[in-house]
Amino acid sequence: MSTTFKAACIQMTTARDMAPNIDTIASLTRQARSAGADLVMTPEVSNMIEPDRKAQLAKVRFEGDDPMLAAGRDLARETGVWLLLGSLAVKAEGEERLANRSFLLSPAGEIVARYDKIHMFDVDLAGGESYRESNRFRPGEQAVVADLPWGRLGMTICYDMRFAYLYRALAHAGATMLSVPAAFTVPTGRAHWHTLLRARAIETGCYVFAPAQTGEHAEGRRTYGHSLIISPWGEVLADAEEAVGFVMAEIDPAKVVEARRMVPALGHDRPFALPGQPIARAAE
Ligand SMILES: O=C(O)CNC(=O)[C@H](CS)NC(=O)CCC(=O)C(=O)O
Repeated sequence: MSTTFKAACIQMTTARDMAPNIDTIASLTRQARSAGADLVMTPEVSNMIEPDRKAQLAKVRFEGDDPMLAAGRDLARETGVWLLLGSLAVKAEGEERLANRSFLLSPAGEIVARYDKIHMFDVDLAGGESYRESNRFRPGEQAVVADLPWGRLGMTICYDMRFAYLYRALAHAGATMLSVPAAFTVPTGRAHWHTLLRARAIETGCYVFAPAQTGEHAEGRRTYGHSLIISPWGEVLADAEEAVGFVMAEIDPAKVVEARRMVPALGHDRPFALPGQPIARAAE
């Protein structure tokens, strides 16, 4: 009854200037489409990873002027593919800080959904790596689901994956697939990446698509790679390891129904009280 389709995750090493990054997504999207992909997804901040704040502010555009968004719309139309630009760093109206924004593009090249990353990576890692994402980016406040021909996509970005209740809320809002484009650090990737993403798939009974940045970027910043496609039962269907390229898997919406029938936990939310507090309803 349900139709299967092919989803591809592009894995890339985004450079500080946009032009080579556009070439990379164009070439890999065409390759993935030729290999049969119906939905192609790119990592977080596909358009630029620019460590220098001033340099980044000089390069970023409002979305209407962003060259990668324009190229992505042409590419979706040219190849007839659904294209998720996992995120672009873009200027935000009426704000000094940027938006870390995911765009879902239809095969007609239309922008059908946008999502601004909600959770900001403000973290000091043991190895001396330090990030203050909220200095540059304004956090979003709106959760987003978007309808694809094969089901409903819950759109998230990277560090969001650590906030399980967001994913549960998206699943309760009808999501059957979750996108988690990322630019993960190497130490946190080694320790947490596969486990967290498999957990999000298992607890929601959703497919998880996680296209990732990989390798060494400007000024020695390194990202973990391992773009993943995970089934609603928690099986890793594809892992891109560390190479630039893409991975692809066949997606069967019936597997969502099957996983949720085996373990119907998504329908078993219960209200509860914390000590000394009134009873609260976590989800409907
Ligand atoms: O900086 C940019 O240009 C765009 N933003 C990112 O790359 C963000 C913030 S630094 N990276 C993450 O959220 C990694 C999360 C992570 O690694 C974890 O949760 O362990």
